[in-house]
Amino acid sequence: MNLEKLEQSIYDLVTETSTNLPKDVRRAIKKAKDAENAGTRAAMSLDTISTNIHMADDNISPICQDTGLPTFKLKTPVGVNQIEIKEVIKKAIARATADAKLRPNSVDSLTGANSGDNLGDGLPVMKFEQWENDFIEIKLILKGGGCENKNIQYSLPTELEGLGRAGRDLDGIRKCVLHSVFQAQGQGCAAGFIGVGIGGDRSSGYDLAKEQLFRHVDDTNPNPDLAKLEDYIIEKSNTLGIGTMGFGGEATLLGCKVGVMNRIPASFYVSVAYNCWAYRRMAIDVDATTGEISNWHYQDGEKISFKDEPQTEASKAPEKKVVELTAPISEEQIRSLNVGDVVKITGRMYTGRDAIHHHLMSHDAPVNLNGQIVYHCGPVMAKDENDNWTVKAAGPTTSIREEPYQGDIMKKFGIRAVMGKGGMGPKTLAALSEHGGVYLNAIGGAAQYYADCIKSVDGVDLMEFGIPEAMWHLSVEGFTAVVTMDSHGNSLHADVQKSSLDKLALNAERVF
Ligand SMILES: O=C(O)C[C@H](O)C(=O)O
Ligand code: SF4
Repeated sequence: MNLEKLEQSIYDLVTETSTNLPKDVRRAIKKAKDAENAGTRAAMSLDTISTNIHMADDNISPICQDTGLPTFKLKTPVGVNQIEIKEVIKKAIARATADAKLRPNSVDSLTGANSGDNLGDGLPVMKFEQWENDFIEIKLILKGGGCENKNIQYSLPTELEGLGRAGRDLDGIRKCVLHSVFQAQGQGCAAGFIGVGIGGDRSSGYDLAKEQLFRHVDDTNPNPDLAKLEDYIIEKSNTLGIGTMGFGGEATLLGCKVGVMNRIPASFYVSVAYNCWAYRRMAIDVDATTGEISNWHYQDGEKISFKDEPQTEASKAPEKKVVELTAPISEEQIRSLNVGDVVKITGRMYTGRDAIHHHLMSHDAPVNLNGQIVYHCGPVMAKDENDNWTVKAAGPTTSIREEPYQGDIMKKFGIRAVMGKGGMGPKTLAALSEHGGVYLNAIGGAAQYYADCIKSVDGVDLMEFGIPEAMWHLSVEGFTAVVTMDSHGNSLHADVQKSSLDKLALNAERVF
């Protein structure tokens, strides 16, 4: 086989997957956008998301900065050398990372060291099967960490919040799957897609769930019971009112695919793989002799470009006031903000995520953070021809991971605003009241949209934590976010959690 050509084919697959959302996913997002009521936060978020999808395609840059844990599934003709293909995949991944099509995402679990090229023990994930065809099929999914963290596995029978007992039957499965959507709230960048695996053991159950994510959004399950379950889950999930980014709204779930396999008598697992709206999976067929791509999958139907999409009324006339914000921010200014206000930030912000929050608990900050804005973000960065850093993708990361630290760090350093996505919990909410702070929610996955608001990179600290985890000093213009937790004890996230639990509980009666 021509291995150079094969490397190029895999490089193209990686780039396409990271930058160009598949047609079926685009159509699902468009449908959600059309169904949303104009003037709501959800409609505004879907505007941003669709603009972002178009920008990523146009810039050939990552749709979301978290390009996930690259997972390849290959089927090769008998006799093809799989060891050679593995090496080629690694080369293509390293090159795509150097070209900023992927974020360097491979981290040593014990030392925290980032390998810088997306390689390392166990990465990328490559699963091979043989088949009787004479060509190679290569499927790739780039599933980000925020949605991966919202995967859940149920062991039946079990007791579920809001829904009661889930037994070992189709109705018990129904309850688990519905609950999985509820427990994700907006943290996996709703509106999402789920793959469900019924049966197997803890690992094969999750594999089956993830395999479902390669199905077409608009296919129909050949098993009539599962087809009914899939339709039911989409319909009921969209009555929970969680909505895009957990802001409330009509669209909570855009796709549900269920697979089943046998189990052993003592175990009954329902495994759910949650995928964000930035549902990046693609596949190619490759000629086993030339190494060239002979076919791209997921090409059926219309491609919604989202170019020149009419913006809904929301972005023209947001339902709440728009406040201009520039750091350093005073306590008085912060206390004047309320949940629902839209802020437009201009000036300095600092990125800080997992490693930095952990670090700041026991160290001084490398810069004066008094009155500043900390952005939970791990960007994709590249150096330009003059050796200056430029931002290639920079959406928010899930904030709840910083819950154990956030309040203490805000108080210790005088930080007035933290921005991320998915909201934070009671400990942070209490600290916001006590100290005078706000939580700002940016649109998860909108990495191109936000990168465009970043006008310069003025410095970087703690680079030893690697590119995604370093503290970047950013200068921004018109960076928009919504106040979802304020200094008066209000949290949109707590409200949505509570109201969606009430709605979930309406589905406790047997259906199947
Ligand atoms: O790691 C990131 O940048 C984001 C992550 O995918 C998340 O959703 O929290
Ligand atoms: S930030 Fe959101 S869109 Fe991006 S990978 Fe994480 S969950 Fe997905």
